Amino acid sequence: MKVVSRHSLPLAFFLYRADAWIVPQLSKRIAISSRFLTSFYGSMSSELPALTFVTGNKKKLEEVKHILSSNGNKLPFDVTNQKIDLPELQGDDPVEIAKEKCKLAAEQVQGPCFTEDTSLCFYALNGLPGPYIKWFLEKCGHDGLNKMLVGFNDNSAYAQTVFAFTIGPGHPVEVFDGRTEGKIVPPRGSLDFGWDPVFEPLEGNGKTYAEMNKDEKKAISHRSRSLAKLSAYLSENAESIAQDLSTKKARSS
Ligand SMILES: O=c1nc[nH]c2c1ncn2[C@H]1C[C@H](O)[C@@H](COP(=O)(O)OP(=O)(O)OP(=O)(O)O)O1
Ligand SMILES: [Mg+2]
Repeated sequence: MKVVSRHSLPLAFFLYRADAWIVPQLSKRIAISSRFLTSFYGSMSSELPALTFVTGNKKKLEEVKHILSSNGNKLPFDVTNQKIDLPELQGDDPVEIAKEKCKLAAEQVQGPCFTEDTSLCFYALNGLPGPYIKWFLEKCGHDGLNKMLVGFNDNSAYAQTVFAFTIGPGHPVEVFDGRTEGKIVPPRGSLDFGWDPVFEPLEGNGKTYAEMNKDEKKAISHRSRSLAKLSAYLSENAESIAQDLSTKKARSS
């Protein structure tokens, strides 16, 4: 088979010359465009609207940071945190509690913010402790939570987080819920975070939340499911939110 034609030599020489000219030109172009893009995105990122996550719970904050950063933090906002212990609201509707919590946070922050409220609901008790889990855990501990189910044949439960977001005081509040089904078991694993040792999710291969590493919990947690919905909402509505914020700013100045 004839591989080298009689035109090959001039063609190779042309390609060599063309290469010698094109490559430096191209790399100049690439350098210019990457400088342009860096300054473009640089100026954009410094102008991203700030969004405050208000919580008094440092483990929640840790998980939220981990979830956002491991998703490449594609949020078109600069997320910061304020540690404010908001009053614990009463009621049995987690969505109403989450909304009220977010309104209180917005009053404190005087700007765009989000909060979350987390419940642990036992089916045998028609959803209790639910939003009251903080007090049940504090007063009764892990053993108490197990003892509450003695005499029932059903130890099934679900964990629920409701994130709530508003652009500021007096503005509507959007809510996003996420759930994980599981069961209440005698405590196993690290005692770092709330009721994690007594909650064994159905999708957890027999581990309690407290026996999982950060990524395992993130993959199935009530918090990451709810946060995924909030993130999607913020990304889809980034332009109109930024617009509302600048109108609000212009009005108040
Ligand atoms: O993934 C979790 N795994 C285990 N325990 C958890 C989790 N998430 C919240 N918890 C605990 C904290 C508190 O005892 C209660 C929720 O109450 P909740 O009012 O939402 O939290 P909080 O008062 O600690 O913080 P915040 O200032 O955001 O209201 O469940
Ligand atoms: Mg709370």
